[in-house]
Amino acid sequence: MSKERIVVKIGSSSLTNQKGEIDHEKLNDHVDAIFALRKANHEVILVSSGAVAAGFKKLGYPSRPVTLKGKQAAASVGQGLLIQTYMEKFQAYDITAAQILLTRSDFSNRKRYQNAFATISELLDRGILPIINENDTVSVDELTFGDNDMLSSLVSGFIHADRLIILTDINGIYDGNPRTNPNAKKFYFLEDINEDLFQLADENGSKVGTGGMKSKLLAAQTALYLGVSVFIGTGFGKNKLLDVLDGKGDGTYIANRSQTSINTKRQWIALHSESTGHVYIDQGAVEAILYHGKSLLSPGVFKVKGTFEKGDVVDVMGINGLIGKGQVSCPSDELSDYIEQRKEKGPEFHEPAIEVIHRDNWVQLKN
Ligand SMILES: Nc1ncnc2c1ncn2[C@@H]1O[C@H](COP(=O)(O)OP(=O)(O)O)[C@@H](O)[C@H]1O
Ligand SMILES: N[C@@H](CCC(=O)OP(=O)(O)O)C(=O)O
Repeated sequence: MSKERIVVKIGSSSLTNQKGEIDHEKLNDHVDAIFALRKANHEVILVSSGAVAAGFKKLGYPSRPVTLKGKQAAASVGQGLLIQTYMEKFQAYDITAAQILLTRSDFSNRKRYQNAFATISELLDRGILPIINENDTVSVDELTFGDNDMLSSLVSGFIHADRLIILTDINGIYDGNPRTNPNAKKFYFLEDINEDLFQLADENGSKVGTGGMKSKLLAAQTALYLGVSVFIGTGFGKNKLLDVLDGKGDGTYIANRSQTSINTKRQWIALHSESTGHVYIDQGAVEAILYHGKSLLSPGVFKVKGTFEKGDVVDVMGINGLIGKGQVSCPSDELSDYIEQRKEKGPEFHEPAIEVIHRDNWVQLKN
């Protein structure tokens, strides 16, 4: 078996009980299985939920809190308990773990994104096991990853993982929620996540988790786009993760064979950057960048909206709407000036073309 880089995501329901405590038996089982993966020479990055679910009891809540401040307070207690437990258990296997708490703004800011990448790479190079969670105590509703399923898929693309394993309390994706529909049928293999599947999954999950199967499908869709194959399911015992690699996992395998990985810069442009303006281009330019892999040059641009500097990211609009995003090579005033002069001078305009977006800094978005 060749060495793989694997992101393992564990949901709250697979780590805690409904009373708001860590379930040590479940957690030990995951630690044993991760140890077995590492022993087989694979690299593992753990994305672990469970901070809110492990902490709420200590704050006197009878069930998972629903208010933002309640969740954030519970997470600040629970994250400490969780990481302490992981550290102790991994230490018994001589594995050093590292805690990494991320917010969405760590991804949208290019410098912080690069720093996070460098840190995780350094940890992996030194044989440390990164344990990642969202930094719940400082994340606010509008500025979160949504849930840890999405965080785990973004992390798996970001570090160019071979595979994302999402461990949950159900053994795969069914054509209905098996908790409410006993006749629901399981999918063992999927080649893609299409819109029909979303109709079959509901957002209701366990009492301690968030997002249900819908959020896992969204996460899987993103991971596939980033060139990472996905497994969603469950299992028991120290071989459960090795079994997933062996094709014997208890869950659903999702692998789009045609998908190739996307470099980190393009991932950042496509999924994390915030656009600061719009550039409107004509049909000739649309065809040049979409079908001939060309850079976008100023003669194809007929309108600019917003103010941007060199290095900012803009939305690129074709005649039928948004076609992609790119990091610009020139500021908005230079481009606007070019367009203005071209209009004024007409056939007398002979200025050389300006590069607006280099082909390496361009990503086409799905329409
Ligand atoms: N189509 C479906 N197939 C499988 N499970 C589903 C489906 N639709 C909804 N679910 C629910 O999703 C739950 C898992 O989601 P969740 O509780 O958020 O997990 P986690 O805490 O592991 O992130 C399952 O227990 C199941 O009740
Ligand atoms: N960051 C939150 C996780 C929220 C979440 O997505 O939970 P889950 O659906 O169980 O993966 C926590 O640690 O409680």
